[in-house]
Amino acid sequence: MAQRNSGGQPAARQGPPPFNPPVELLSDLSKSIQNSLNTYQNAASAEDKLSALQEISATSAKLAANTTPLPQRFLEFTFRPHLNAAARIAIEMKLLDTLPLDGSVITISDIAKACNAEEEFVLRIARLLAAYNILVESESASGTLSYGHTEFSRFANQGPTKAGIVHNFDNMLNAQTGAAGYYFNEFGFKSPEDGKNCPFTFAHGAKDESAWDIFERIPWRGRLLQEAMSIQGLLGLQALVDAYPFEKLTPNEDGIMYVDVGGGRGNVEKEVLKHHPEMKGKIVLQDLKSVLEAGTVVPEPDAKLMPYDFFKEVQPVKGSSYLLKWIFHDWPDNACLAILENLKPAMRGHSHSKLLICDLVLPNRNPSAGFCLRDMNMMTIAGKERAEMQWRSLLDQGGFEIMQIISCDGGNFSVIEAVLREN
Ligand SMILES: C[S@@+](CC[C@H](N)C(=O)[O-])C[C@H]1O[C@@H](n2cnc3c(N)ncnc32)[C@H](O)[C@@H]1O
Repeated sequence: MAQRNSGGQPAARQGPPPFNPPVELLSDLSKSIQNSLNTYQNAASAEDKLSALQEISATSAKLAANTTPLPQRFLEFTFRPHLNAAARIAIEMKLLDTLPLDGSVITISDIAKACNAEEEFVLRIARLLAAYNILVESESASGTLSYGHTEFSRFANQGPTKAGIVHNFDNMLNAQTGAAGYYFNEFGFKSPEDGKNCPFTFAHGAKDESAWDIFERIPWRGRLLQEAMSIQGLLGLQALVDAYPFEKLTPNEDGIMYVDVGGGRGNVEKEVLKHHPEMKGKIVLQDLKSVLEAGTVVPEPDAKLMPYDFFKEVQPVKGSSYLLKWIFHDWPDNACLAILENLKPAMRGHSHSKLLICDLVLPNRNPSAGFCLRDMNMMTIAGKERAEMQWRSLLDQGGFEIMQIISCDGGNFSVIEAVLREN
């Protein structure tokens, strides 16, 4: 019988409830994993294989959640951000660089010597990474601990991935932890609607500045962001360039096939030109002056570099097609509409002119944990990841009609192709 307090209400239970996950539930989850495993084994296409693996991963996560005692789950959850801190430190001390690439292990003492670090410190970082299967740990007969790479740590130690970890930790999480508990309390529990008043700007104590103004004002932060953008080269950019026929776009009267608006250092152009060298000189790469001046990964004249601010100016290249990749997810709806307003005069009267938005298109139900995390990341700077309904409503409001949505790489990249409604 439930205990009652003096007011006759059930007393709040102290401590965790009994932990007895029902065998039927665990058995159903295991069967579901086995079924997906069979699908994976017999899958005819790479896409079917990927989708079966994603099922296995999602159901295994449910199984792990349902088999981890609640206090342990709570501790791992609440301290979990320290895993990211350990990875950030490992990058700073070049710990992963000391590990043999062939997967063999080296001792703590050898890692410490190579990193100019204290052995105990190395142990504390390395064992946490091993506890999360980022490194492997082995113990010799004499009890000496050694660590080695996993496939994941080798991936995480490539230049672009390291840059992604550093940018997400130093720029995004740094702001998020400085603001999450306070910003929404002050400005309301709602999606930020002003790029100049968001958790990122709040954490920086900024007045009348967007995150992008801060990235410009503090160049090392902006550099971290631009370096992190190169991660797309490892994350399926090639699949995007295979999936969308950039080479079939109709050029404008100056021969420009598309303009990459807010294209950063030109990572997309590098990939497009690798596949379609005949497009050299027929692409315009636009971004803020400071970004282009800091260096691009495509040289001029392979792409024409053109400083451009999509809030301040009407699009100067007329009658071409316009790629906006990872732009709209950086901004709230009203800012996206302002960007579209500045595009319209360039597209009006050019029926071949296409708007190509490359962003996530969230599934309406059960988006993956990774997609939800990416959305929270965007909330930091007043942006958001949008579901198809949200894209349709935003573009309709902006006067555009969606012609098709092409998704690739398990939904990591989508191209929304739209045209201007001429009325
Ligand atoms: C998330 S990054 C995406 C870069 C690139 N499109 C890509 O996918 O690799 C956003 C880009 O928008 C640019 N940007 C921000 N504000 C801008 C503005 N007002 N006008 C033009 N570009 C801007 C940034 O400099 C940055 O390169």
